[in-house]
Amino acid sequence: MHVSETLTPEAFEQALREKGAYYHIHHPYHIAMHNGQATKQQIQGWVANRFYYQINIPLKDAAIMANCPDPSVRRQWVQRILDHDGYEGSEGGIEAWLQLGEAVGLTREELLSAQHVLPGVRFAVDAYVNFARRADWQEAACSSLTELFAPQIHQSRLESWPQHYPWIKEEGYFYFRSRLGQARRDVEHGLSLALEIFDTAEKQTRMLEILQFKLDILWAMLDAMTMAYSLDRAPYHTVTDQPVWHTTRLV
Ligand SMILES: O=C(O)c1cc(C(=O)O)c2c(n1)C(=O)C(=O)c1cc(C(=O)O)[nH]c1-2
Repeated sequence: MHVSETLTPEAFEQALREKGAYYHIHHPYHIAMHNGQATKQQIQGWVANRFYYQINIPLKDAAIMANCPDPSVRRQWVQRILDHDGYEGSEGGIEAWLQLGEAVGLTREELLSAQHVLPGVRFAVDAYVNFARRADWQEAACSSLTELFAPQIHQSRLESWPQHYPWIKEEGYFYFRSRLGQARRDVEHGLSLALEIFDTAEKQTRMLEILQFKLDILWAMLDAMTMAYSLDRAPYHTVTDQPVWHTTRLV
């Protein structure tokens, strides 16, 4: 989307919110999970692959902080790392996601080893971390704004999954529940930064493009999962049914 004249903060916020039309809540893989049409293998594949996103979020946030010279921003931003990594008295989102893994029948080792992480998912997530390392901190910070749309997606899982997938253990839902409040708080901070920083048509155009880049990452992750778990076309399927792809971080 090209912004030809500088938008008021209200109109710019509206333009950012309209990007919700491309959120991964509309991806067929996500719709199938929501409607109860996903197999156990598809749910497990999603949980195992999304774990790679979860463990990279704190690296991404640390990269933003490393590039940000403003202590007042860092003081607020550091909470995101603590939310995922945990701290004394709070286990954090990564641990909660490992519990989600166990609730859907995956061992902690399976998640931690990254053995199920598909190359396409890995490349998409790595692109997010690498963008945060290289971009201006303001641009990287605001790329988290897909979280504008996240409370709705977490809420929809809490409403639909227990009905459709009674085999998922209740402890698995803690992560989604905890993100409802955390994502709202992150968005409040991210949005106030975005409305302050992107104050020309050119900057606003670029910010909308960055938000689309982030939406593309989330969409591409589900495309990779669709190939592997819905269409039975995992990488190298014409050659072998073994998961021969690389499973360690190289970039
Ligand atoms: O489950 C989801 O659909 C979903 C989406 C997103 C997102 O929109 O990037 C995040 C999360 N969850 C999430 O749990 C999370 O901690 C998170 C952090 C960020 C970010 O960009 O900093 N996005 C998201």
